[in-house]
Amino acid sequence: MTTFRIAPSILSADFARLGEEVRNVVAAGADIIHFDVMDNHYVPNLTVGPLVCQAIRPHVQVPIDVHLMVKPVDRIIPDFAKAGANIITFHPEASDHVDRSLQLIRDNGCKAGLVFNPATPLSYLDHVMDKVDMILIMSVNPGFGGQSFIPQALKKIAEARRRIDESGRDIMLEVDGGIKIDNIKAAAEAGADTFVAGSAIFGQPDYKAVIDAMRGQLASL
Ligand SMILES: O=C(CO)[C@H](O)[C@H](O)COP(=O)(O)O
Repeated sequence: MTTFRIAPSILSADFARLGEEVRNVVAAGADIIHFDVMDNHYVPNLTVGPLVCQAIRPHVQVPIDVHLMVKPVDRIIPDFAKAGANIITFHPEASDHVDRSLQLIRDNGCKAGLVFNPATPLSYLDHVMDKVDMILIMSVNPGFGGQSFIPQALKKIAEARRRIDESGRDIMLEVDGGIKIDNIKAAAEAGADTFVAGSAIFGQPDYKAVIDAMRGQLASL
């Protein structure tokens, strides 16, 4: 049986009350905190860095999944590991040496992952599958919360699932962008097991109601 994980993205949280927000969303049933890092260079938006990751770390016991939308990648990895990240993912086109960046994440004690934008080919996985603990399929172009799910992502999730099954390894398959109660099942049926949701959860007053409804959609799978 598949273990499904709900990973609220803090991008849509109230940053003035971030500690309380992450505590509340974990109390509501979140399995992972998804931490979006944007640098106004690789993506046209600017968010938060290791200091903020360190600040929320004592508030939650669940894994913190750091999604680096930054270029260059390597010099910030040890800082996030020290700040309490458990999983660090990056975009392969933002790294000059993908294999080295994956190894660096693992050497710093974290699980490592690659992120694929809608137009980024999965062939980046061809020679590094043994160093990947998570594959993140973007179902929007990165940079902003609240965008609509791009349906072509479903085919890519299915292809990533095929590669994971073929590898025989336990690799998390995460989807990020426009995930809502009404499309989470389609993403799961395509093969995703970990679901990032920002505006769908933090945009509603009752986080538990949304997370429960998402789990309800997955219950029959
Ligand atoms: O990485 C991201 C954007 O680059 C966000 O995590 C993502 O878009 C989640 O927000 P929403 O659920 O509102 O689409």
